Amino acid sequence: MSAPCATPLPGSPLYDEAALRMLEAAALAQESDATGLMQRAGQAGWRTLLAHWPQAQRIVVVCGPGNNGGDGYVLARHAQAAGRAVVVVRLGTHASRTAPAQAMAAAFEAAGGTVEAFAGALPAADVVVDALFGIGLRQAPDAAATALIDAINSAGAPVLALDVPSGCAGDRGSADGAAVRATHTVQFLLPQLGLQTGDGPDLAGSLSLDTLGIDPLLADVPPQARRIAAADLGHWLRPRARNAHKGRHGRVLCIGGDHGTGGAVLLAAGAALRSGAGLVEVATQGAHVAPLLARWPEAMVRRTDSVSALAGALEAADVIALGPGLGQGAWGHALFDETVAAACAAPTPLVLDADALNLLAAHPRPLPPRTILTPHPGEAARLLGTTTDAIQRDRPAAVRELARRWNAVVVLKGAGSLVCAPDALPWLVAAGNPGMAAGGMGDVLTGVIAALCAQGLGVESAAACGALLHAVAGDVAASSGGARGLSPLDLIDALRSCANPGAAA
Ligand SMILES: NC(=O)C1=CN([C@@H]2O[C@H](COP(=O)(O)OP(=O)(O)OC[C@H]3O[C@@H](n4cnc5c(N)ncnc54)[C@H](OP(=O)(O)O)[C@@H]3O)[C@@H](O)[C@H]2O)[C@@H](O)CC1
Ligand SMILES: Nc1ncnc2c1ncn2[C@@H]1O[C@H](COP(=O)(O)OP(=O)(O)O)[C@@H](O)[C@H]1O
Ligand SMILES: [K+]
Repeated sequence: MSAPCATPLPGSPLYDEAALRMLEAAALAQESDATGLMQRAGQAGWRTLLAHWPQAQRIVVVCGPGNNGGDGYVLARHAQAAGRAVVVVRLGTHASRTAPAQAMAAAFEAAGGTVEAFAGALPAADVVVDALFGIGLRQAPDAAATALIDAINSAGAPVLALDVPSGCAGDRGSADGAAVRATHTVQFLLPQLGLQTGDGPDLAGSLSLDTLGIDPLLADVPPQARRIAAADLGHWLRPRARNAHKGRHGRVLCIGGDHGTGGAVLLAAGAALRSGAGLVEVATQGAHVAPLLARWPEAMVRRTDSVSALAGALEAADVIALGPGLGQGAWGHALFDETVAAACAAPTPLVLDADALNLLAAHPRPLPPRTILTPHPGEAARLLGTTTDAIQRDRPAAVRELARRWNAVVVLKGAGSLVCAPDALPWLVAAGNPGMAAGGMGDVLTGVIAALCAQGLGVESAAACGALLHAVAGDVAASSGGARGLSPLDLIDALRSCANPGAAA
């Protein structure tokens, strides 16, 4: 694989609440009118509503007590001026609290607008606008706000959320209590990381962004992550040299497949082959040698009933993938000890997945300098000594902490996978689909990442590009036939076309 382009970095930046507040303060300092930004936010919301639901006649705008509610009053005023039947429903327990929001509420009422305190049910609507809470939500919504969120979610109409779906933490991708499930969310000022990982995508629906005209101020705002999508694959996956030979594309050693889980290492090996590894060797239980060779005759398969049979293979490998189907029995444990020690001594890039991660959590030790960990949230919880819920509550913080704690590149899998090297900016993988929530998909990812390491990518690039390539292949595979019933083998079939971006089909 040729070296990736030096500049610019692939993808686009995503931000957290601190960045938004910083930009908001800088933008407000430039405004002569304290309601200027809010006016533009409400207008942007109205334009978005018109673009998605041009025929909507009955519009219910649910306004909260802060500036997010202020945006809602502006939208309501524009909708009413356009001749739509508009009702603002506000939290009965809270009137508008900020001066700009009070001004916008007064302007709506002065224009003849109807404002009702929530009394248990929303009026019938063609579209409900969620302007209850934005980035100012501090803890789980209280009982009154929860009842209103429940009413929005059961209104039976599409929901347009302003800035964030109320209740969802825009930089974490989770909700501590009730949260709106929007059809579409129009973000203001900056795109937020949390709407693209964990529960964020389910709560936000489709996404758009309006920067409210503050683009010149963006350069000074530090991002929280970089978002990579299918179009970014070409940054790493360059065409091969015409003079290429297999020795240049590396030798992957896949270790795993205890009795009963031989398919896992078979999938990892197939994925490595279809992602362009020069040579793939598999070390597995003797019972799995024949089926593996029947499926992938191009692989070299080593009968490894005991750890001594690994001799030679560890030294010959350019990258080692350890874990698919490994188990945590005596066999798996012995292979784990031997392989990690060999990778430390060489040092050889090491990809650890599945039971290799569980063994690592149970028997912690220093890792080789070029190690990639690929935990799903459950494995991540074991590696940090916490719960799966705690990982999912703040995936961006979890992936940074995993990378720091284990001094390794980490792929935190799941919707909106995050990839992070120690003390580096995380990558957000904007691809993948729920069809990939099926056994064996992680084994495929292990093989993909190992193959990219073998072809010369550094560990951070191999992990980021590998997680992206895997997710894009999942999307391509799901595009014919749908997500439900997707098999890891479908994904392996799709890898080759995705691993050659720009090549003629
Ligand atoms: N600043 C600007 O110029 C611009 C800002 N913009 C918009 O403002 C949004 C941010 O506005 P914000 O900071 O006012 O916070 P917001 O999300 O409306 O919520 C705070 C309110 O909710 C209340 N509350 C909090 N937690 C609660 C709970 N658990 N249960 C119940 N209530 C709770 C809280 O109450 P308090 O804490 O005061 O008691 C407070 O009243 C941002 O997302 C964007 O849409 C755009 O117009 C662009 C210009
Ligand atoms: N809802 C989803 N959206 C996007 N990707 C998903 C989703 N669910 C699972 N995946 C991806 O599928 C793979 C599943 O890996 P893992 O849980 O380790 O499966 P297994 O251990 O069965 O191989 C990961 O790469 C993960 O990111
Ligand atoms: K909102």
